[in-house]
Amino acid sequence: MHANQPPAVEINTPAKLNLFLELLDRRADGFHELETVMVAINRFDRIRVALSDTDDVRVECGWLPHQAAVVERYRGSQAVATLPRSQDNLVTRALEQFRQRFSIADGFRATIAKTIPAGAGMGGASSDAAGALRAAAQLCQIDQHDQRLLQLAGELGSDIPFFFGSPQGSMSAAIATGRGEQIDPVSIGGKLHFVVVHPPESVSTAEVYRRCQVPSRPSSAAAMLAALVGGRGTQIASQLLNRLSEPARATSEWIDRVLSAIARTPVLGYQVTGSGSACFGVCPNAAVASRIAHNLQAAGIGSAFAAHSVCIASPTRDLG
Ligand SMILES: C[C@](O)(CO)[C@H](O)COP(=O)(O)OP(=O)(O)OC[C@H]1O[C@@H](n2ccc(N)nc2=O)[C@H](O)[C@@H]1O
Ligand SMILES: Nc1ncnc2c1ncn2[C@@H]1O[C@H](COP(=O)(O)OP(=O)(O)OP(=O)(O)O)[C@@H](O)[C@H]1O
Repeated sequence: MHANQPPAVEINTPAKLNLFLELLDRRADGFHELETVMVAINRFDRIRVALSDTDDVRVECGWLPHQAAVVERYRGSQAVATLPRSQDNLVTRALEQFRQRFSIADGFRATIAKTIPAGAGMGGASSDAAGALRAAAQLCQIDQHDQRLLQLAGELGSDIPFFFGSPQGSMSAAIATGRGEQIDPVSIGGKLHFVVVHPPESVSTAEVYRRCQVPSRPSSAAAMLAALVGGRGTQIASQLLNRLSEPARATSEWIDRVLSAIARTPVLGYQVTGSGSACFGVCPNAAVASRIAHNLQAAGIGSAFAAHSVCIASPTRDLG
């Protein structure tokens, strides 16, 4: 470490796609019991967390140049979620709660360079918060998989525990139950390829859940889990399901435009991710994914990119 530089840790925080999402029940606290299969993909924010000798938390958050250009292009059209100021950032809340829960006297400074579209159903804020907690734990010599840390993560947001990965080693996909905070890693038979399209309108997760309906006979994720073990794109595509699709489509007209455009491409199957507004198609390989992304990008329905499944990696100690 350089002299006078406070210790710091950096981590690439991935986005997620929901391959399967079924609603099981509406709870008395307003949340929904669900069963969802999530996969981490190679679209990353980068977060750097440093200890500070002041007793507060400050977070800077900005788009990396490529995503800044996308946001700028659509500014003033519909609401593309603006990035929150320090005090409203989920990372600020996560680090403040971490200090309280673990009685940490030092403060934290965090910088987030974002590429994951906000309000897209890709878990950007959750992944940033998980990255912040994991980085803070490493800085304070607390085990990444300490139950108190995972408990805090689940309290802060339903999607956050997924982005901790597995204590048993590399994890790229998991089945999440409860309100999404109970995670069981699942095996996948090979790298999965996708095309992802994010329209120029963000969607509020709370609003989509307000409009959703719990089916009287929920579908099971078992067939999706079996398809993932097999690793064949066609089988995985045939098991896609998202019970939040309908309320998401009712919330943003852009979603139907995006789904229609993806339907005209040779994807194996497609759907909305999470509460939207981003949608994805399952592709047979990387070359097809990038050709379809190129064509969809030209269609004027938002930002399209190719992606593949990735393992959720450990934080790395920064030496400078
Ligand atoms: C749509 C998904 O992204 C799918 O992975 C998640 O279920 C949403 O997870 P999240 O963004 O971490 O959501 P939270 O921050 O916990 O909750 C946001 C809002 O979504 C609703 N919500 C969320 C999760 C859940 N199982 N049931 C709910 O009804 C609640 O109204 C809540 O106020
Ligand atoms: N670090 C952050 N990055 C992005 N958005 C943040 C962050 N912290 C708080 N927010 C707020 O959270 C809202 C939604 O964030 P996010 O991008 O995670 O949505 P999402 O992808 O729909 O999430 P999910 O799939 O978990 O429901 C945004 O409107 C934004 O104002």
